[in-house]
Amino acid sequence: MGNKPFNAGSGKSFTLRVEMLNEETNFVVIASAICEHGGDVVAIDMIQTNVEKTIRDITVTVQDTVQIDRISTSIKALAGVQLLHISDRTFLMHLGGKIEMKAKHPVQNRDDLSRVYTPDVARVCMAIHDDPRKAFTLTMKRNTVAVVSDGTAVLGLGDIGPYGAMPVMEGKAMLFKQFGDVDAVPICLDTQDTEQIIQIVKSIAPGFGGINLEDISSPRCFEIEARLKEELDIPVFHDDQHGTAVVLYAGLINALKLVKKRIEDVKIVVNGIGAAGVACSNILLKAGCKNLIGVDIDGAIVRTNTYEQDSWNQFAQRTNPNLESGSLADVIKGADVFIGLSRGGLLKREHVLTMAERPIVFAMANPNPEIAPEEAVDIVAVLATGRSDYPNQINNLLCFPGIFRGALDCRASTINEEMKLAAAEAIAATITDKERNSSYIIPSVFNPTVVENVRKRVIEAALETKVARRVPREYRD
Ligand SMILES: NC(=O)c1ccc[n+]([C@@H]2O[C@H](COP(=O)([O-])OP(=O)(O)OC[C@H]3O[C@@H](n4cnc5c(N)ncnc54)[C@H](O)[C@@H]3O)[C@@H](O)[C@H]2O)c1
Ligand SMILES: O=C(O)C[C@H](O)C(=O)O
Ligand SMILES: [Mg+2]
Repeated sequence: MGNKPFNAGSGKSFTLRVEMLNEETNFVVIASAICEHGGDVVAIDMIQTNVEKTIRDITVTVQDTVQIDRISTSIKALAGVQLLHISDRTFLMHLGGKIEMKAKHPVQNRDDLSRVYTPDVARVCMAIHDDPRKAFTLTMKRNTVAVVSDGTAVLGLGDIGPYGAMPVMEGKAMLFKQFGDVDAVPICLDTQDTEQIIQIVKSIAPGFGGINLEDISSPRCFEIEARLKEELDIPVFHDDQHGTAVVLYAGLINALKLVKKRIEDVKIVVNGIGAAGVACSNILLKAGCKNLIGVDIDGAIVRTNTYEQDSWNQFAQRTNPNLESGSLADVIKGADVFIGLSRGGLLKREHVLTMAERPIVFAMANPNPEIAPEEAVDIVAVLATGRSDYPNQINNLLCFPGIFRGALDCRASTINEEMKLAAAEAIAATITDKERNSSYIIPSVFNPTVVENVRKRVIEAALETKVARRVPREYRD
């Protein structure tokens, strides 16, 4: 990436409704006040005008919300100008929620009513009762996934509870639909009890073709997923673990090609051995990494210690062959790859300076990465974050729509390791040798071929491993 300018974040967008007395002031005065405090005017809409006054909506982007406070104070102080209100466009997009349910057929008369509802619906109910597999053809189960969270590990914000988690789960449902044409229902549970969560998900499963667990903190997420996988006959996929692992591995395949290093030879430090950290480490070990060191809140995880969290004891057995101990600052020395799945701001520029030559930094904590790209871009070979407003977005969005699309299309009973590896390879292969560069190691989520490539590879892997319960038409002889 060298010294090339790094594309800064896209900023936050606000719309200011401003009334101006035409005789006393003009638009240039307002535009200057905005620019002076670092705002960019991106749109101007005339709302109302007459000889006396003009009302305009001025849409402004800023990098930091402090700037909008300064802009508003400065506009309020101008003679002949009134700031009528400010709307935050992100909040506007959330008004009343982001998704809704839609009927597939209108119900216009008694005849329609008797078919979609009682009495005729009873025949459909009995057909399913006689053969439960028909739930896949005669109900929304075929195309519907539950996005289930308890709000305990929402992005990198931590335990913000089920109400706070809802905008993320609605967002996931929105993206499932847009990218994979999967109908997804956000379900936020007001309990953190492992057993209760398992029982609730089992109880709602009849209506769903898959369960996407989201933002459930570790170590509870491991047991919840393992038990549900065992006890349900539909795919159960903890997105923060496996979706992240799939996309991370895809990105690393391409980043390592760029720096001409092999996964077998590199030292990888993973910061944050929670849900995502464990799963990402597992996929990298499976892919051949021999020297992977995990770091969590008390420093490097090493098998000479015993941990309260059993997931860390198991992790320690598979990692850190040279028994390196100490803090992140200690073990990052000489590392070729840093993977952050912890919290914002934990990686410092001084740490990166001690890494091996041509280091790769994947700072994937959301919404704030372990290191701000601006702080490290000039000293790394490849830098990626989980965010959509920087290049190289390593985000599970590249995986979950396609992997579930494939799983639903072949009615898979589970999403197994082979299907995950196939998904990772499909994502990595979307970028050709010619296209690959330090700002392009992973395709955009808007790349129209990604979901289809992932879907196909996932179906093929499901058919090969015999977990598909339906052969999609395109695969029938
Ligand atoms: N980019 C992506 O696609 C993606 C996907 C999943 C998770 N994430 C991000 O990864 C982070 C972790 O998510 P998760 O679901 O695994 O949560 P989690 O709660 O299961 O794990 C977080 C881990 O970070 C550890 N941690 C906290 N402070 C630390 C510190 N100072 N040093 C080292 N470790 C520390 C915690 O102890 C915990 O083990 C979040 O920021 C989340 O947004 C990103
Ligand atoms: O939600 C995201 O953007 C990615 C991921 O699932 C996370 O928890 O951070
Ligand atoms: Mg998540």
